[in-house]
Amino acid sequence: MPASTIADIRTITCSPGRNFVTLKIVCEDGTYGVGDATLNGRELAVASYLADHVAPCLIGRDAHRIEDIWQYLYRGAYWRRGPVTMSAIAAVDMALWDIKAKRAGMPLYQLLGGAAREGCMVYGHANGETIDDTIEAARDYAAQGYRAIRLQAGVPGLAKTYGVSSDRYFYEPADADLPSEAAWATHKYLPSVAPLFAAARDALGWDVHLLHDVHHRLTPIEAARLGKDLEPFRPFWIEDPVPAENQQGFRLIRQHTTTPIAVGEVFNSIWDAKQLIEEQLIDYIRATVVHAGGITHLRRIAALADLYRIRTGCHGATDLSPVSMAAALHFGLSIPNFGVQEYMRHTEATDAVFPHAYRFADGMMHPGDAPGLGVDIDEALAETHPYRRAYLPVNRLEDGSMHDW
Ligand SMILES: O=C(O)[C@@H](O)[C@@H](O)[C@H](O)[C@H](O)CO
Ligand SMILES: [Mg+2]
Repeated sequence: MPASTIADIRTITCSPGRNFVTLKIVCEDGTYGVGDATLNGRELAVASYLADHVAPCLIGRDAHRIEDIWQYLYRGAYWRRGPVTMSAIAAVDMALWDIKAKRAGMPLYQLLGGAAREGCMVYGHANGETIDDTIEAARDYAAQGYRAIRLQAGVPGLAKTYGVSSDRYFYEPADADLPSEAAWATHKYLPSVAPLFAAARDALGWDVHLLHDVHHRLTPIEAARLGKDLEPFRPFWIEDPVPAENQQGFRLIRQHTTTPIAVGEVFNSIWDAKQLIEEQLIDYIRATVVHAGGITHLRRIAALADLYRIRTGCHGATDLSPVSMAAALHFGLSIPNFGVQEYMRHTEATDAVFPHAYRFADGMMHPGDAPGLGVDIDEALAETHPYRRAYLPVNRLEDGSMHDW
């Protein structure tokens, strides 16, 4: 039996401060690869999809046949796309690329065509209850050498809002074993953003990229209003201005504002973004290796985007494990149209479970030159952190109707 034959597939669910699902594929000769399969709030669905429906199909297959296995899992399930299916396929894909690069004795980015840049510019998350608190956090990130900083502040009149953490560096929104509920009021939020950016430009100047995550909470015309309000402050992007099921809705935003738009962290296939890209309705695509079918599929999305001068801005919150971060950096280093990589630092407990080679320096990250992805999972340590159910919050409007969080 060839050494690259898949002999064992393990799904490891652990919670070093937050839940992660990791796939480990082991070949006949003991070479193994790892893949991230974490879907925040629905982790066990992906773990079961992998253990119960994918693993039995892959034992005995050749780990080198990445594209064939991708097509086999995508077409063979009959039921296509969706975050659970595509996160499972992504984990297999990441693990197989890890194995192939290890066997080749090179870091994955070399196998993907080599480095197209010295490093991947990353952005950090400055947040605070007030504008002053947020600007103080932003100064801290600038002092650390970040060239791009996301700004998220509390909204006067709202008790809680996305992106504002009780901790300067660590943010985990999945904060309860049943969804916590928060109140949302767009008319309170909209007037609060331009003053935040005005204060940031006053404090930080113009040689730093400033970003903001709207987190799906506006209508297209409200997003157009926000984009116009922020134009004087030149944001690097506003992210997820509206829910993106209706890709056509972005035409209305585009008609009113030149503020760049980033969308896609909830996308799981090229079909979610095809119209947005082909009509140039966005400027950055945020789909990730873990939720959009792995490196194999994300390269296709990036290649389509490149035809329209659209760059990547991949999601990188703490619910994407260090395995995803490593894969994202190999991907980002190798493609021509890299834009920026989100980087939310993981806790020390998480970093201990997932030892990795990637490093931050001078506002950029590099995946390192260890063979493969350059990340591993300490299974014994992972076992000491058992899964615990945690859900993302939900938003309701002040009249009680459900809204987007
Ligand atoms: O841009 C971002 O980082 C956010 O949209 C995420 O924090 C998102 O809320 C979480 O990944 C959801 O699990
Ligand atoms: Mg986001």
